Amino acid sequence: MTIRAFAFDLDGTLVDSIADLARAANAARADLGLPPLAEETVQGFVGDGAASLVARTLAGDHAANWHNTAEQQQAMARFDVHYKAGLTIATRFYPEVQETLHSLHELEYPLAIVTNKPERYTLPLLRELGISERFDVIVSGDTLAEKKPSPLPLQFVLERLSLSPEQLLMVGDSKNDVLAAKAAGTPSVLVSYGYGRDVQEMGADHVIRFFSEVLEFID
Ligand SMILES: O=C(O)COP(=O)(O)O
Ligand SMILES: [Mg+2]
Repeated sequence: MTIRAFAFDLDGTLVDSIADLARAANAARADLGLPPLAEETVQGFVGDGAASLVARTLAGDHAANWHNTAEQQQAMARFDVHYKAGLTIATRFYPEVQETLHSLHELEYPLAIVTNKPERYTLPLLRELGISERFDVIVSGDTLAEKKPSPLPLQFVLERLSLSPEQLLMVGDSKNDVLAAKAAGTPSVLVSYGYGRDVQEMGADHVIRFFSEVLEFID
């Protein structure tokens, strides 16, 4: 089946946002009297949305869950202030992303973003990077009732673009991207440069090393 549109994950796929996420996470920890975590540690906490990131950051533990405790709410409030103040201080597109999105746009492929990042960060971040207009549909972690690995965000994109699942290619960097694609019935590609570890083991249809390789999936 021919690919007619693309859905892209944001963090770890289109942009390297880890320096700004880690700075905000550590600033929130500092506000609560906690010592900083290594950037690499925070990187391992990204992928399940902001509430998970804050719960894990506060505990310094990937196994921590969001329970909406007073301390977690306080940490979220501090993270929110710090992250909103610097969404794009160090956040940059990965190599070849802008050129490739431009090429796909010129070829008139509809483009979507399906991210677990909440709207309050996703939308201003895309605006600050000057790329909001490139996307026909943007689904953030809190746009719908469920986020990845639920199929709901991809189903929403399929409906908006009037496509069947085989016509939409999900491009991401982590397990949630592959699980969401499989649940929605869309093919999936993982980039190997993002935040996911062991991407070869995640069950994607393809793994690519450079973003421009997505062009190989069109006719
Ligand atoms: O904010 C997150 O947890 C991850 O965002 P992503 O879905 O764009 O990788
Ligand atoms: Mg990602």
